[in-house]
Amino acid sequence: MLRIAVPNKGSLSERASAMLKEAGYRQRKEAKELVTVDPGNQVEFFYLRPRDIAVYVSAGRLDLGITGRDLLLESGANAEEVLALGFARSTFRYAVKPGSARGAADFDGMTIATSYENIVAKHLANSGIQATVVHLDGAVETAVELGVAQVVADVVETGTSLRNAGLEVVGEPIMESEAILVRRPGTDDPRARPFLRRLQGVLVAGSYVMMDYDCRAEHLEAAVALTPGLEAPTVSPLHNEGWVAVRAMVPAKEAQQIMDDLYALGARAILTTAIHACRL
Ligand SMILES: Nc1ncnc2c1ncn2[C@@H]1O[C@H](COP(=O)(O)OP(=O)(O)OP(=O)(O)O)[C@@H](O)[C@H]1O
Ligand SMILES: O=P(O)(O)OC[C@H]1O[C@H](OP(=O)(O)OP(=O)(O)O)[C@H](O)[C@@H]1O
Ligand SMILES: [Mg+2]
Repeated sequence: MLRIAVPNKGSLSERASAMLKEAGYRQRKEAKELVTVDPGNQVEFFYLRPRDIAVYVSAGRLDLGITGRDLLLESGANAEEVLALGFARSTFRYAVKPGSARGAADFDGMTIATSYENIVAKHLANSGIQATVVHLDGAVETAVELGVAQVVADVVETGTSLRNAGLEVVGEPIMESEAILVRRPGTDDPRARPFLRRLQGVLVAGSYVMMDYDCRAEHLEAAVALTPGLEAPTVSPLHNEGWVAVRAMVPAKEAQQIMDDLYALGARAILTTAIHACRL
């Protein structure tokens, strides 16, 4: 049976389980369950702390795991990213009281509070900066107000937590993160392939829509240039002489603009429909 680690709490947990459900896997019914077996799909899900997941996977105890790219780097575990999952996107950044530093180059001699001390230590070493790193478990933004540090290094999504703490980001982002699927480097277990294809299917279903329209045959090439599809669009004759029906997948974000452009070309009956699931 394939053994997969899923975050048991925090920002990754709900979205990870929702994605797995969408991919047709059984998920735990209540938050206290530590393990769930999905016998139909021959998969066993282990609910673990997101920070520990790369460690379990690198130790070979579990085949795959969902974690954050930043957590993988922080763990130092020997695991590799197989697939970016597109949720829990964030940047990892330094922040200070406005005016107290312009960037990492000013941090010499300062104290930096963070829950990601390995990422910060590495970044400081690479930048040749001598600063002290203090580990805090969470709510690190408050460390400056309470005098534990002059700088924080933390996950930033909307920036609300920093604003509420009266801090501003300085310097370039240290890294960009999102939820990822990890495995032991170089392993390509055939039992894991259907799982990977299902998750890829969920990602594609969420980011593409199906577009159908009718257009005059003489406009077909221009219309196909707007909707090339993933391989090529399906073109079928219409009962009306000189007209064709076209069907292609298009990126959901661009759908409205493409519909306007097709309309301007003379296409009509332009429809988009959601894709519920797919295998490419
Ligand atoms: N506000 C956020 N937006 C997007 N991703 C986030 C956010 N906060 C944390 N993350 C991501 O979640 C992962 C950290 O998960 P973890 O459960 O350890 O911490 P958490 O979400 O802060 O939860 P908790 O504070 O309950 O420990 C990291 O990959 C991090 O980038
Ligand atoms: O930029 P924002 O949208 O405000 O999101 C970023 C905040 O979210 C997370 O905190 P969380 O709520 O998990 O609390 P924590 O600091 O205790 O981990 C993270 O650690 C930041 O503090
Ligand atoms: Mg947190």
